[in-house]
Amino acid sequence: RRKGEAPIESGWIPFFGVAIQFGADPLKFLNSRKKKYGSTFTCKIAGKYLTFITDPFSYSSVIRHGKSLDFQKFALETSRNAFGHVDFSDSKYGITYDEIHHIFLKTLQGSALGPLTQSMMANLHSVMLRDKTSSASIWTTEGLQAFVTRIIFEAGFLTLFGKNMKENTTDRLQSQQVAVQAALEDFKKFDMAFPALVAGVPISFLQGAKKAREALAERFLPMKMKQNECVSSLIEQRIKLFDSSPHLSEVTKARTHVIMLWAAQANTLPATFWSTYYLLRSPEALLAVRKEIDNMLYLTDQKYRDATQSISFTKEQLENMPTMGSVISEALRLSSASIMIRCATEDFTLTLDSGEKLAIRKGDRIALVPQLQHLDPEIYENPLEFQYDRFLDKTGKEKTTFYKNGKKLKHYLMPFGSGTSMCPGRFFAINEIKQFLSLLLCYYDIELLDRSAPPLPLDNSRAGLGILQPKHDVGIRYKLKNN
Ligand code: HEM
Repeated sequence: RRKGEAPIESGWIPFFGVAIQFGADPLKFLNSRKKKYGSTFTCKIAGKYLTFITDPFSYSSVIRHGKSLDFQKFALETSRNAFGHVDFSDSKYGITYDEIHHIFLKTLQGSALGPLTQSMMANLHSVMLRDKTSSASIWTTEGLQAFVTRIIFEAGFLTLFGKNMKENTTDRLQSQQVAVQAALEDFKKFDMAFPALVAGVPISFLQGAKKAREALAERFLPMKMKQNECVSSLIEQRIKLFDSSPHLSEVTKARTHVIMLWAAQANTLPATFWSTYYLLRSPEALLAVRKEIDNMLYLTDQKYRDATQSISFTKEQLENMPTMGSVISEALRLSSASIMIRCATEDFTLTLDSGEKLAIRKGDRIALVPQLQHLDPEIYENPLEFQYDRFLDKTGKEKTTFYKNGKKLKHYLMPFGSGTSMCPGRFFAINEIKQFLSLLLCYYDIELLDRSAPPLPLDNSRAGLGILQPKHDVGIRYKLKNN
């Protein structure tokens, strides 16, 4: 530790440092170090020195230093190890990160979001109502996580990568369902190994995950993708960009689609699960959300009585549903555990909100842990409690004013990160969850088997990587409404 640098804890195990204590319960570890050292401290974790900035008022200062604090280096290293792609930053490929990023913004936001949302709505309809004749009025019992995962994965998969329309309708729908559910099994195997891959374990040590990743890539080989129709503009434009590079093999191109599949699904699946779970547990939330959906149906002159009446909401209508938005924000607040890591590209001084100067060395890693704010009782009263209207103001609109020590916070909810690397799919993700909840409540009777059971615990094994999964699934029963 040099003059001006944060206090350092290196632990007593060579290389690993404090990785074991940190991994056992990251939040408990960080809160205890905050008490010991103050709001800024450095820990050695698995061979790397991470400086944690825990005062949310200092986040803006980190985000403002975009030039000296790079997120791409760490993200690219992680991504290469996990997805096995080439180093796109190598000039021989002729592809820049800016080009890739520009496609995200152009195809996932603004006017592109309308058609993407409509496509998701159509796919959700076809997946959720597929069994409408066979299972109408019969109660089915299943795990909620299994139910949400298979529906969102299939609808999201078809929305991004399109479908092969060559076969006749019945055969096509059936083989498509089988193929996508098989892809889901591979996705789950690969995703389970993700924490180890991010920690730097080579994929050759994780043979099951490697096989699953290659099986996913196999489905996305260019000759197979060419047969698909209704491919999203995001994937179409990425194909065009990667095709423009003369040095990329077919397999590498296919692997770029695995990256997008993972980015689009890995957080959306548990986020949709938690939103649905908390909604089903809370009678007040359910009542308020049903009222909001009924009101939107009335305003848009749509009626529904059963699964034979097709309902649909546009992007603008979904954006005008703040109660559902609040349920989703609250579910994200309780389940998000992402850590934002930035790598210093030069020596510089970071001025914290308190005025304190912090010396940063080239190569240092800075970490922001939004979960510390999400569960801070000074910001959110009874932070472990689900309150469906926490993100609604007195007029029923989205609430955006939160305080700590009487001072207004800019960064009070960050499940999608912040700054230039902020999730470009966030608007689409929120819409997907709203669409799912709307269709679920319109078309299904659904309930938790045991609503009075204590809240599900979080599985911390993915801490740092985004939305946590539940430790185990929870039983539901559901049936399609038939009158
Ligand atoms: C609730 C669901 C989602 C959550 C919580 C989430 C969260 C995140 C987070 C935390 C990051 C990293 C931000 C950072 O480092 O500052 C990220 C990046 C990203 N997300 Fe999402 N995401 C979700 C859904 C989606 C969806 C549906 C898509 C696309 C269809 C998507 C596409 C991406 C992409 C492409 C990146 C990388 C951006 C870049 O490197 O420039 N995400 N997401």
